Amino acid sequence: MSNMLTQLDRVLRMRMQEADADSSYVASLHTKGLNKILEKVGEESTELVLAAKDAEGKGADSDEYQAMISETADLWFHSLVMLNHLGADSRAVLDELGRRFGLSGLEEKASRSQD
Ligand SMILES: N=c1c2ncn([C@@H]3O[C@H](COP(=O)(O)OP(=O)(O)OP(=O)(O)O)[C@@H](O)[C@H]3O)c2ncn1[C@@H]1O[C@H](COP(=O)(O)O)[C@@H](O)[C@H]1O
Repeated sequence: MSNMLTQLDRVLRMRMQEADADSSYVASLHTKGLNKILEKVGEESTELVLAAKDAEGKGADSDEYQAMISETADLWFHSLVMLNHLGADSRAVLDELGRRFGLSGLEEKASRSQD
């Protein structure tokens, strides 16, 4: 998975730096600016929530399950464009998940409340 994200990072960075908004969707988002990118992230988040509700209790071979996967991909993709726009990429997020790996969310929360 991280290999696909790394490849996508590379393509998205090239589109941001070199592509024309008329021929590249990614370049068109950067040209429109952060507010447009955030609008897409918000839109895709809402679509994912609705798709996930529809997918509840349905099998992996259902249309609803596939729609949930597709909406998740849309959200990940637009989140990567947002990260790129702000000078970050998937590596930073994967590093953060790696840092958290094995640390219980409940233990982490308890350690914060003792501060
Ligand atoms: N993974 C994606 C990807 N996922 C979704 N999308 C596009 O995201 C757009 C917005 O999705 P929506 O569901 O909101 O579609 P819409 O109804 O047309 O929405 P509006 O933008 O018109 O509001 C669609 O045009 C999708 O095709 C993507 N566009 C590009 N990529 C990747 O980015 C690379 C570079 O793309 P270009 O910059 O277009 O060359 C591609 O090779 C892909 O690897």
